[in-house]
Order: sequence, then structure tokens, then C-alpha cells
Amino acid sequence: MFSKNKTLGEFIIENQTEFRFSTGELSKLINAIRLAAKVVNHEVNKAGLVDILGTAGDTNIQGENQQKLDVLANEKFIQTLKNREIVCGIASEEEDDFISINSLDENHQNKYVVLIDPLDGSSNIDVNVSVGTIFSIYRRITPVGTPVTLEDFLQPGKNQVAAGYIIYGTSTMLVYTTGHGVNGFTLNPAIGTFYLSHPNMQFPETGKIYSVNEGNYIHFPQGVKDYIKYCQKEEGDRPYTSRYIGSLVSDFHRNMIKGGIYMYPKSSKAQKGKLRLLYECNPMAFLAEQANGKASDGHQRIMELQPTELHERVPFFCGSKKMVEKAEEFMAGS
Ligand SMILES: O=P(O)(O)OC[C@H]1O[C@](O)(COP(=O)(O)O)[C@@H](O)[C@@H]1O
Ligand SMILES: [Mg+2]
Ligand SMILES: [Mg+2]
Repeated sequence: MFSKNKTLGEFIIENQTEFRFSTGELSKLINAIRLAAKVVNHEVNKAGLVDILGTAGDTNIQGENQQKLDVLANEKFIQTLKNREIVCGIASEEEDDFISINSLDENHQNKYVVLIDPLDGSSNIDVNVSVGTIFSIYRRITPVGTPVTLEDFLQPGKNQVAAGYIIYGTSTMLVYTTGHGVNGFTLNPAIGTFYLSHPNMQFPETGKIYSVNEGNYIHFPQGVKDYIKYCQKEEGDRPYTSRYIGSLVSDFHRNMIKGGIYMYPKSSKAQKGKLRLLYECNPMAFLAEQANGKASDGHQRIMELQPTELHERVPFFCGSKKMVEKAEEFMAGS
């Protein structure tokens, strides 16, 4: 099977022409992410054998206990991007502030910034449940050759030039978009090559799966409670099935293939929900929209939101278009 499928490397080069005046810089950047993904995949696969399970002993700026694999994945992605001098700035869930990278070659100044969630689904690392990495790429808005500023990162999601995720699951896949549809590539671990296995991925218009942490039910807004009740009601094509892995990447991936909705609403415990706008919600929203799905904060399109802080959180509703619209109806109603 694999011999006739396009490799990710071939796909990247072939699609470089999508961009007029392409310099190949974005292709090099996606290639660097491909490399870092393989390095992290190798670490994830041997997690039970080496000392990378459990907590690292520190907390990140969000007060979360960093897992050893959070720290390791963060290091590997930053190192790989820095070494290749392919970006002018990086922001990460595991770094308090953004990292500015000045190119040594002053004649060649980079124009892209990258935002990453190096390890998504951290609570699943120690229990061998699928986890992921999420990335989002923007063209800087400050002049090339000057130090990057916070402004270069606080851009609305609609300005993204590319976004994607890596899922370390039963197989390892890299799924991404550059604004021309969503394509998925599966890693053949025997030869370390990603092959196009899921061309032109599309969310079904509707589905029968809802993904939400129902343990927070009593703290949810009335609109969310009503929508969950709607999903559970014996009527028409319902009840829907509840599936919640607890890794955004994995829940999103399943729902994109099968049809479904993922929700991390605000609650009386978390006024803005849990997920981070810049390196979780924006990239997944870009992918969802490119795959005929939808993403909002329950009211407004995620990609229109103007970020104000690097690690800000927003409520997140994402998935099959008709299901997100229905949830928004309930939110509007309440
Ligand atoms: O355990 P909870 O509160 O349901 O949260 C699970 C959600 O939190 C996350 O783990 C947050 O991501 P990180 O693991 O990158 O911090 C999502 O992947 C997941 O959907
Ligand atoms: Mg995450
Ligand atoms: Mg994370």
C-alpha cells in the first residue's frame, strides 16, 4: 500500500505552488515539524521503558503540574525549530513567555512564528491513552529583521497560514492544513516515513457523538446542560453516544472521521473554560473549518476572536457543523 501513496515530503513540495511568491520557507518549516514529530513519537512509544512518565516537578505558567513528557516534547520541538533557523519566534504552552529567535544569517530573516502545545492530553500520558501535539503558524506582522514582539503572536485565528496536529495513537499521524483543505499522513515506523493516508479530510455535516467532561455537568451553563439533555434524549436519530478521551487532539480526530462535537464550555469552576485560544482552539478551529466543520466559543467564531494574552482560555465548541449550530442555539436560548 505505502509504495504508491505520496509521502509527506513529496506532498509538501508539490503543494508549495499553492502560494504565489512562495520562498519555500513554509515548506521547510512544516518539514522541521515533521522531523520533531518523529523524534517525539520515538519518546512517546517507549514511555513505559524509560524514566519519562510522571511529573517533572515544576508547574507551568497556568499552574499545571508539568509532566516529564510535556517538558521533553517542548524541548524537542523548540530545539528542532531553533536549530533549523526556520522561525523568528516560538510560543508554547510550557513556556511562560514567547521565545525570540534571531537568525545568524542577517541577510536571511525569517517571517514565521509558531505556537505549540507540545503535548496535548497530558493526563493520559501515564495511562497509555493517545496524546498529541498541536501547532499553529502565522506570518509575523512586525518588520522582518526586527525582534519579534507579543503582537506577532496575538493574531486572530483567521490570520493563520498553517495549522495541524500530530496524534500519537494506535498509529502516529500528522494532520495539517495550509488553507487548502485538510490532509492526514500516517507514519510507517519501519522506515520513518509519513504517507498520505487520509486525503481531503471532511467532517460529516452531522454525527452521533458528543464529547464533553460530564463530570463538570452541574457547573455548566444552562445552555450546555440543555444541549447535553438534547443529545441524550430518545428521539429521532438520538440518543447520541458519549465519547470523551480527555485528549483534545484524539477527540477531535475521531469526531472529524465519524461526525461529532467536542465541547469544553465555561463553568462556574472555570469562567473561561480550560482550553487555550492560541495553541489549542485556533489551530483546531482552522482545521475544522477547512474540513467543512465549525468552531465557536458557543456564540462567536473562534477564528474572529482577538487574542489579548499568550495563554488566554476560551470556551470551545467544535466539530460537525449542524451539531455545533444546535449547541449554539441552546447557548443563545439560555
Ligand atoms: O480533564 P479535563 O478537565 O476534562 O480536560 C481534558 C482536556 O484538557 C487537555 O488535556 C488540555 O491540554 P493539555 O494536556 O495540553 O494541557 C485537553 O487535551 C483535553 O481535552
Ligand atoms: Mg492541550
Ligand atoms: Mg499540553
